[in-house]
Amino acid sequence: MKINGMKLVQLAREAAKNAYAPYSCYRVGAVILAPDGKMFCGCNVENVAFSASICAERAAVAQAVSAGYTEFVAIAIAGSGMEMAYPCRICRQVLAEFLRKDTKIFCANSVGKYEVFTLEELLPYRFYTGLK
Ligand SMILES: O=c1ccn([C@H]2C[C@H](O)[C@@H](CO)O2)c(=O)[nH]1
Ligand SMILES: [Zn+2]
Repeated sequence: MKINGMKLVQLAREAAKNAYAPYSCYRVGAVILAPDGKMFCGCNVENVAFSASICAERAAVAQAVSAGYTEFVAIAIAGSGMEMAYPCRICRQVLAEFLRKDTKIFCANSVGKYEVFTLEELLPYRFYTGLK
């Protein structure tokens, strides 16, 4: 399947508009792509108890799994700053549960610039993985 990184990043930037981020003021959007082309989006949802906050990536995964999807070929993450949005350690572990070895991870900034990684590059010493 041909993966359009620019389009995924654009959709992640759109998803970031719905972020609830009054504490960090850092808005993040994520879009995850299933093998059949279906996409699910998420945004960060913060809480005054900061550790109860949910990242955009995990929100997108929860949307997808809730709809019956557990395998993905790409994910795009876009943050509201000029630096790329790299998934936090908890999100890397959650992604390890569902991503394939060759799943592309697009880390983007607010103007659509992005870098592409695999999960093995972001989580080299994973302690548990569902990687196929
Ligand atoms: O890849 C990332 C990085 C950060 N955040 C969120 C978590 C928190 O709400 C805010 C600041 O870290 O950004 C994400 O959603 N995804
Ligand atoms: Zn995270």
